[in-house]
This record gives sequence, structure tokens and C-alpha cells, in this order.
Amino acid sequence: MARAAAQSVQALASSLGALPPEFVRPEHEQPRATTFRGAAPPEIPVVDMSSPDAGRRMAEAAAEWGIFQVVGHGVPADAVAALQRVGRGFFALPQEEKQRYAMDPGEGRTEGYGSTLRKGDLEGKKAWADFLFHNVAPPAAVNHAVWPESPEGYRDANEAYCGHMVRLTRELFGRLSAELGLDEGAMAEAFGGDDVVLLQKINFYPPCPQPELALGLAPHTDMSTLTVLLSDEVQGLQVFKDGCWYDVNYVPGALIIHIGDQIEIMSNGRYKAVLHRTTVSREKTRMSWPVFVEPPPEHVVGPHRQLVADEFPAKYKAKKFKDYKYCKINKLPQ
Ligand SMILES: O=C(O)CCC(=O)C(=O)O
Ligand SMILES: [Fe+2]
Repeated sequence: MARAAAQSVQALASSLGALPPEFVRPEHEQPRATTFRGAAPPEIPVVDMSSPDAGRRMAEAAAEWGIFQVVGHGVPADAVAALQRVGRGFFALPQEEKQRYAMDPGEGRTEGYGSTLRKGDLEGKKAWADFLFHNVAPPAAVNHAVWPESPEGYRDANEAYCGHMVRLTRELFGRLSAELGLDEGAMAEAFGGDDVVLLQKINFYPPCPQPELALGLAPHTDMSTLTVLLSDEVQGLQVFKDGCWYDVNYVPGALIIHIGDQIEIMSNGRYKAVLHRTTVSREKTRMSWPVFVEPPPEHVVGPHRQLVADEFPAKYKAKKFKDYKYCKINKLPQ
């Protein structure tokens, strides 16, 4: 069991005094040196989706920040609480039981439990996080064999939350399309209609002995269309804007919407994919539950034809989502 236990940050964290060198970020990435500390930092917009100007405000935030928080989103608090309860229950399982769901991309198991421990990023530094992820929609993309059997209620909670995510995604696509002067159905169609794929991920960031030197996740944009992120109340998410890293404030009951690469491409750059990272805490475990909304693998995404003109040439190539993903994962040019 010792070998399996060493494969998670969670197990490592419970046995450590100092941060192992492979987690120490270069200085230009360390949160201590790079987080904005001035008075009155600008706040990521919070939009009430039931207000009359919600569409316009979301579009402005998507263009300026690539991220916004939504309240009045219609996702019931008990569906959110149930998802969080089963996620916490999974990470509280003994290490060897979690390891039963281990992903292994080399073996073709791309869903499941894992950590970035084995694979450093570009600078060879490791991220202070474990995760679990699996598809939740559409039914043809779901493999229940990789979903945890415990805690009890895991499947029901995930299915119920997913139903709300499908509806919320449709609404966001509709409003963001309309604000570009397109038909309300333009984004849904551009991203594969009912075949759009939803991935549920759970991030687990254990307490870290030297949080000022480490990152939970290195800076990245999501390759999704958009991501609907649920966070607990522990501070951790940061976004990059105009040369600075800003904390995203916790807003009770809110969901955080990240514009991903595919919406940036489809909108021909009118909406921006947000560059983000996560910090970790010395005392507290942090968890987050992002849902990545992706086009089906064979689906081609490119700038929408109504957003390309002589004075607005296409800024991105059209390509199959699976090819985009391959290049992004392997850090190849798009
Ligand atoms: O934990 C968070 O707040 C962000 C997670 C994230 O960016 C990701 O999983 O892609
Ligand atoms: Fe992300």
C-alpha cells in the first residue's frame, strides 16, 4: 500500500514538514511575489441572471475578463450541497480505495482519480492537487464503471447536478450568442447541440506546508467552451488581467463561469478565455467542482461565419475538438 499511498498529494501532505523541491515554483510564478496586493482591487463581475440586463453584463464580463460569477442561476442549493457532500465523501475514503479508480491515460483510462504528481508541467514543477473526473453527459459518453461506488448517493447527486448544468449551459450559450448579434441557438449549434459533452471534475487541494511557494494548478485557460465552477469558501482561485493576478472572491451561492478556448475561437476573439491558477492554504483543505462543457471529439469548431469579415479576419483555425485537445495537452501549436 505504501506505493499507492505515495501517488497522491493528499497522502504526501499528511506526512510532510517542508515543501519538497519539485513543488517549489520559480519566483516569477510564486503566489507571494505575484498576487495583487494593492487597495481596492477590481472585482470579478457578479451577475444576477434573473435581472433584465443579465445578458449584457455577462457579455461585457466575457469580453473584458473572460470570467464572471452568477447568482439567480436556478440551480437549487440542495443539489449543490448533495454534490459537495458526495465529493467530500469520496476524498475521505482510504487511499487504497480511491486508488481503485485511478486514471491511467497510457492504458486508455482517461477518466478517474489522479494527481499531477507523475506529470510535471512545462517547468517540471508539480501541482499541489489531486482530482477525480468523469463524463456526466450525454448518456452515450458516460461510463458508470469509472464513477465511485461510494459514498452512497454519489451517482444520484451527480446526475441531478448534471441536469441543472445542461439547462444552465443552454441558457448561457443563448444569452452569450444573442449579445454577439447571433441567433440564440448559434453557440449550441456551433458546439454540437445535444451531443455537447459535460465532464465533472473534483479538485482536492490539501493543506500545504509552504503555500507561498506552491500552486494548486499552474496558470492555464480551459480548453472547454465554458466551465461552470463551484468552489467551497476557501480562497484559492486567481485570474490574470492587465498584467496582475487577482483573487476571485467567494460569493455564497454563486457559480463561477469561465470562458474557455472554444468560445474565444467561435466568437473570433470577442469573448476571451480566462487565464487562471489556484493557490493553496497552510491550514485548510480546499475543494472545487468544475463542470467542463466540451464539443464532441469529432466536432469542428472555428470562428462563426457571421463574425468574420474583411475588417475582422478569422483569428483562429477551424479544427476538430479532438485535434485541438491533442495539441493543447501536448503543448503543440494550434
Ligand atoms: O479550483 C479552482 O478554483 C479552479 C480549477 C480549475 O481551473 C480547473 O480544474 O481547470
Ligand atoms: Fe481551469
